[in-house]
Amino acid sequence: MIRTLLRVLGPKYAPPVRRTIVLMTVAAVLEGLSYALLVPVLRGLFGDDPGEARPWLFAFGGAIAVYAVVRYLGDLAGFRAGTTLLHGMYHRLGDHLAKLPVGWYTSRRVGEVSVLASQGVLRSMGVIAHLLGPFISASATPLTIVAVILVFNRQLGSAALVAVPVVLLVQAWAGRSMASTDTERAERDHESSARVIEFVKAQPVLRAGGRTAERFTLLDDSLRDVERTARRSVFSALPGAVGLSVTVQAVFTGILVLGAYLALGGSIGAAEVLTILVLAARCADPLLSLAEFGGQIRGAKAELLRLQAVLETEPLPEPARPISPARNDISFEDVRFAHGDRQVMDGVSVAVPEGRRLAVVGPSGSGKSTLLQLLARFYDVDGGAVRVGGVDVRDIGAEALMERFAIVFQDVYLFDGTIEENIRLGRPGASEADLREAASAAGLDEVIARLPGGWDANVGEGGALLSGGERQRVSIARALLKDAPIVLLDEVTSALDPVNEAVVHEGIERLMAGRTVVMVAHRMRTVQRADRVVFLDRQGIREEGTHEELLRLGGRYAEFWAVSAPVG
Ligand SMILES: Nc1ncnc2c1ncn2[C@@H]1O[C@H](COP(=O)(O)OP(=O)(O)OP(=O)(O)O)[C@@H](O)[C@H]1O
Repeated sequence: MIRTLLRVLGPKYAPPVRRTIVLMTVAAVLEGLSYALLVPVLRGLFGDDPGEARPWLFAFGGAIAVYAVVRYLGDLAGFRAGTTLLHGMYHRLGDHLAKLPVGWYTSRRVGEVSVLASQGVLRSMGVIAHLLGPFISASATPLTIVAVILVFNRQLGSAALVAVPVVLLVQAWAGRSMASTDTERAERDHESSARVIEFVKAQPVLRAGGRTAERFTLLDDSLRDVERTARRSVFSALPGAVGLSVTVQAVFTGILVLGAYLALGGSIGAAEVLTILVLAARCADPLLSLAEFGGQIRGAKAELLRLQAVLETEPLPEPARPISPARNDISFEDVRFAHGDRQVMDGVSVAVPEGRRLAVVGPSGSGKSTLLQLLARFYDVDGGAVRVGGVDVRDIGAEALMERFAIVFQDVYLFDGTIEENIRLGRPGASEADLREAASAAGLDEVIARLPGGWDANVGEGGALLSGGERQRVSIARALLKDAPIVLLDEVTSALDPVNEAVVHEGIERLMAGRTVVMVAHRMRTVQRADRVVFLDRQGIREEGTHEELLRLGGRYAEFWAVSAPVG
């Protein structure tokens, strides 16, 4: 577990973990040794002169005090190492998630990653802070006690020593029987947590579907699975837990019988027998709890492996020597791309000269959004190439590529902050004047004037406190402020009312001015602003030309507008 942890986080986290392990092991051994002092204490107390026990009592007290200090230092080191690892893991996860291709983030993954980033990270890192100490103590203290018994009485010590591998074997068997259902149980737990998030997020959809009283079947099924696996895991763990408990009790009884036999034979005093029994009893509890710790550690390890799987997901490869394109024209050359089994593009070729506008039109599912996503490298193509200024987007480098694009999507996500903070995301270092100008050009002045708090008004999570049109204006202001040479638009006005649409159109017009533009269009009015139009269907590009040319052609495009009219 620790090795996996350090492999995931890197060797620089090894020293605090090593220090914790050393301190905790020393504390556990000291605890065992301090118990050894009970032998002379009890021997003195039961002997002819109980006063002889006094110095040993002081020694016992001193040893316990030293143990307490080392244990405190060990726990503190564990807590500190746990916190450091926690930060390390959050940073590592955050950095990695920021590098993963945007296309990786399906809604299911978002649920899984949320659960992993909250419960998973805490659980796997909690091992160092909360489990390592008790685990080491439960292993090292009994071993030290066995050594102490061996020193005082070879026969009893040998009996205890023989018991060690037996207990270990039974413990391993108990652990295995619990582990058999651990993985399945953890997976079901994860799935149900992700379903709960989905259930909460899907409330509007469920209500709109009239499912207020009825429960969410997917969540119900998943919770039923959790219950089923929990029951199975209890049953599979039972023989192991009972077996371990019986073995530990049997060992204890064996030592008791042997002690009594030796005492009756006169080869050992009553004080020694009593002490050894106290010591043996002291071993029983930690040994029994070992199985429980094992389960918790296995659970944490499973979380860690899940984290490792995310961290090992390859980001899109970055070029060794990034090339910066000198121009901003765009070309798709014989592009092939599949979403899983679904071939979305097969041999798509289209070019947009610098400063020109291309509109992409087509039925739903024809791959219009995918075209934009391939351009912004949310995914890599399976064949062919997408180029900006003649350079393959794979050779430009993710950050430099994104700097070239201003993207406005239909669904706008705003962060829970002020309007100003949300616009500033476009260019964090922008001057106040540029910020105001972008906001005005996007038609935000009247929105800001209307909102209580103006510029400082909070937009709520996801921009929930703004209307769809207002959110759209913020995203246009963001794009204007970014001032990137290429603009990608995924039909931004189709869900807006006429007043909002007019304002947003005006903002979009300013955004497009003088830039290379690729826009997915659902409305005639949007298409009419393009220099060139491609009509896409599931077979690829069907028609290409200007709006008028394609209408005159009387083909699929003309047919499309005939059924879509009078929109636009
Ligand atoms: N993340 C994904 N995983 C699997 N398949 C996907 C994914 N995204 C899109 N697809 C599939 O790829 C195809 C093209 O999707 P795309 O969103 O590009 O179409 P579109 O033309 O933009 O559609 P619309 O006009 O409805 O937005 C569709 O069949 C869709 O089901």
